[in-house]
Amino acid sequence: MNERIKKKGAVDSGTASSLIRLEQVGKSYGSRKVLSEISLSLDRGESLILRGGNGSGKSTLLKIVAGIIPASSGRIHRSSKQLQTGYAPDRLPKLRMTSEEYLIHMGRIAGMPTAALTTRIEELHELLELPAHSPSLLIHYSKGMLQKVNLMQACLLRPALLLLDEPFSGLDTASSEKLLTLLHGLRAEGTAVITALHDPLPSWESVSTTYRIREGQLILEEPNTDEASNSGSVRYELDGLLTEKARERLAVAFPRVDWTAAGNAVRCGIPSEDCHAFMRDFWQAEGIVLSLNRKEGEV
Ligand SMILES: Nc1ncnc2c1ncn2[C@@H]1O[C@H](COP(=O)(O)OP(=O)(O)OP(=O)(O)O)[C@@H](O)[C@H]1O
Repeated sequence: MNERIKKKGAVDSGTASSLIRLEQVGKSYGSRKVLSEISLSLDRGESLILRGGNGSGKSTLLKIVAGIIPASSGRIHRSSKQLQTGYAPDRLPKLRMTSEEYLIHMGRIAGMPTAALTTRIEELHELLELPAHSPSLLIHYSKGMLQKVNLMQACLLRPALLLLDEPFSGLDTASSEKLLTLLHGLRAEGTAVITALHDPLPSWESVSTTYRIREGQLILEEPNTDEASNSGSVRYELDGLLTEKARERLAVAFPRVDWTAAGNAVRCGIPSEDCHAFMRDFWQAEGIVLSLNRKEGEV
């Protein structure tokens, strides 16, 4: 196993209580080796980001973890044979069904009781701002609308393990924020999440461990390494909701953060080097992020 991987808690031999644990997993398509000796473990509520260039093997790894394709070598241990797993592939095929029909179908396959399924479908449509009872067929949906249905099917069960392949692809800014809220909520409830991502996503990175797949190996990425050298000119501006007590505690812990507060609403100017730790503590204090923006050249 790669030495850099051994240093980090989430990617090692894991523990017997891990939700899922991969040991020296490899994958070849014919004679082409795509992944080799991938070892990782994930516990409840943990989040892991997979990065890597096109064709590096991110989707392949997600499919192996989801149990959709077999590994060519190594072992996979799941905490239970019935581990509830939600998986959103990089794109949903366009089907001759409405979103409601499709989700009812998926929920029934997963064994969800009708009443719970109906409520959950309504809830997810509302959250991601799609009409729940639209008569339009999925073949007529736009890319972003289809992606929302894809995400909904993965989140139907409130899975213990959620696997998302480029989940933000095709979503507009408002929908991306809704999805982030959904992900943070699921994570807080104990769902472990693995996301394959291309674009930077500071508020999700702040609560995640990031790995890059390079030449078939999983390499740990240190947080904010790209910004370390020019962090003096990068800040994040967060608008959110936080109790006064939590704000007082965070203000002491992060003296370099600028605060503007009105009741529970806060605006925080966060130096880049504090962002990772600040966001972690903000979420732990059950703060709600309304927006988070990167600001350059504003110290
Ligand atoms: N079913 C398959 N049969 C043969 N080769 C495959 C198959 N699926 C994927 N590959 C190959 O495996 C490699 C990894 O593909 P994968 O889709 O996992 O990459 P990725 O990192 O998700 O890429 P992208 O960022 O472009 O989505 C690629 O070279 C791809 O062509």
